[in-house]
Amino acid sequence: MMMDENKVLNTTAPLRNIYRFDEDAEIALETKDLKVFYGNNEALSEGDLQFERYKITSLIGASGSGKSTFLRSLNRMNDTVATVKGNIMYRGIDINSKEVDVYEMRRHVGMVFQRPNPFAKSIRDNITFALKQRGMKDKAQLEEIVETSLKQAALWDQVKDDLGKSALALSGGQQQRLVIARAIAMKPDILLLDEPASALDPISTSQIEDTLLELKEKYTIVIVTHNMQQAARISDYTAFFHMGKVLEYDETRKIFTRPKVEITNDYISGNFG
Ligand SMILES: Nc1ncnc2c1ncn2[C@@H]1O[C@H](COP(=O)(O)OP(=O)(O)OP(=O)(O)O)[C@@H](O)[C@H]1O
Repeated sequence: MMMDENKVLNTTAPLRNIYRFDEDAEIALETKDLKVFYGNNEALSEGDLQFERYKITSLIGASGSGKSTFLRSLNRMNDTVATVKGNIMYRGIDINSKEVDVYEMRRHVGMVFQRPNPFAKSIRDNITFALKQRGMKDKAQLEEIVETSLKQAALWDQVKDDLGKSALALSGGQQQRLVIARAIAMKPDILLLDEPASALDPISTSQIEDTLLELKEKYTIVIVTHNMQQAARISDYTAFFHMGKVLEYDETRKIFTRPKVEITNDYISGNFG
């Protein structure tokens, strides 16, 4: 059945199947029947989404709607605090299954948090720490990864002469780009970001946005944001979360110009949230 785009739909109906990717679209990550419980409280009841490769997908919605719960489940950050049911399919493997080596999986599905959390180490060591732990010893190779990761995170020019300096001496925006560089150094496929710019000033925010737009050439990006302009500026797709459900999922330009669901429209118009 064709959907009438102007019609306000029944908001309790599952809408996840409305968006149809092109047949040749590569899906980097997909959740199926995902449900998350904190004790008996079902924080996410309908969280089925597909993420297209080399695109940015924003997760938006009011506080408590389940965005972070969803995002954190994607690379098993909720394992110790919640029960996550359902499948998270990555390259044909359900990475939500018990057999999966979570640390190995996180090399492929990296996460950047809201507050920049660099290690109290030098800029260089922030990038090389995990690589060395994994047994990489070759100095030239390590230096090359430091340079490429910092370049990709648009921080290289500012820190290249100071790689031995403490990461804690960097500005908030620079620290966040260092954390992004640290995540990239592991060569992930997918980068998850939980409000990465919400603690930053407008200039740093705009630099992070530029960085993400460049990174999407090589990475699939999923970002939680409260900033509607940010979602509109940088993302290809947007998922609107409401009370633990993905209520609407579509191309970003459609979500922000012609949302199909009234509640989405209310949220992006600033009527609640
Ligand atoms: N560690 C936790 N333990 C218990 N309940 C939690 C926990 N984390 C989140 N919740 C609950 O799960 C629901 C969804 O929260 P979540 O943080 O995912 O929402 P959100 O959309 O990311 O909100 P915000 O925008 O405020 O970060 C809320 O009811 C919240 O209270």
